[in-house]
Amino acid sequence: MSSISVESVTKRFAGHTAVSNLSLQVPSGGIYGLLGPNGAGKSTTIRLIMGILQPDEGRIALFGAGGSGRNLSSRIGYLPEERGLYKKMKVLDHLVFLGEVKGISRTEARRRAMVWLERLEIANWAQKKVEDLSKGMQQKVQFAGALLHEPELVILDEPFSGLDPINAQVMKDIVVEIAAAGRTVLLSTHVMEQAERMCDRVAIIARGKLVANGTVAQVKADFGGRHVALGFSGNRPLADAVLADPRLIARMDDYGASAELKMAEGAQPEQLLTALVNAGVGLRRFEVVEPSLHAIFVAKVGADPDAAPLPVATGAAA
Ligand SMILES: Nc1ncnc2c1ncn2[C@@H]1O[C@H](COP(=O)(O)OP(=O)(O)OP(=O)(O)O)[C@@H](O)[C@H]1O
Repeated sequence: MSSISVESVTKRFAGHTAVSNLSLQVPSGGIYGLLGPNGAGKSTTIRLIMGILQPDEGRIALFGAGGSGRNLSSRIGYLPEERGLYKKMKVLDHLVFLGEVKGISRTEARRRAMVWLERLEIANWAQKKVEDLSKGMQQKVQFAGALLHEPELVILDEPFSGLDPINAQVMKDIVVEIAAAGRTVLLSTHVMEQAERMCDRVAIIARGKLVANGTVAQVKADFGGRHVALGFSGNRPLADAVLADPRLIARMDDYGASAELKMAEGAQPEQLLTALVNAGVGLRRFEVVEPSLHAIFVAKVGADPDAAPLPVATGAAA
């Protein structure tokens, strides 16, 4: 059974089509990644699923039946993209309030809230006003609020944005635990490396349309081709002529000190290795790899505007 079924959904805003004939099936259990560049329509899709917006065309069903996120909210935990807590409320009171809204008794909501605050390492802030917390801490509070009622479906819109690596790791561990317990997580992100490591299935959308969909392994297999990861240890400029040869290379993501490339049709990785060695290029890595989701994303939707800055190509040791 699908936890979420999106069938041929279109949503327009004043003539702009934010979501265009989109179909997705999010199965029960596991982590489903909704990936796409800025403005792709991820948040709009999530708002449609949550019933905050209504589709102009198409149909959305949750838990195998009709009904939007609005009237099924006790079964869903939702972290919206626009973070919003009542700034003047104390952290613990706020969580208790969110728990009570979802039908948990005050005592139980308080107990669970304290467990979450401990887990998220912000228990010392329980009696502080929300406005006294940093943005990242507020995000953790809101995340806890979305999970307090132990929902079977958790929908997280860019859950890791703005978090430092340590806090992102804490949140990631929790998301993985939720899925390991058999519950369903739908998360949106444009951080491909994270999606690749966490998600069982992904849908890549661009300009409101689906461009790739399936298990991470399927999406990689569909992309096809043979891929090689290179790391340069010296004489990088000597590689340029080899890497510009269309008989060898179909496309390349060049990071300067390293590169990921797709071999041209019919070309063998061994030919590339020979050509590089003959050109006198120093290599610290030469590996036939699966294409990364990042490479697939970039190939399908164009450059990822939020990707980490590329290392500067110096031609020197990596
Ligand atoms: N309420 C609205 N009114 C008008 N246009 C909107 C509205 N909501 C979204 N859009 C437009 O729809 C498109 C998709 O926006 P959406 O927020 O869904 O993208 P996104 O993939 O979540 O992007 P990001 O990663 O930048 O948050 C954008 O062009 C956006 O400007």
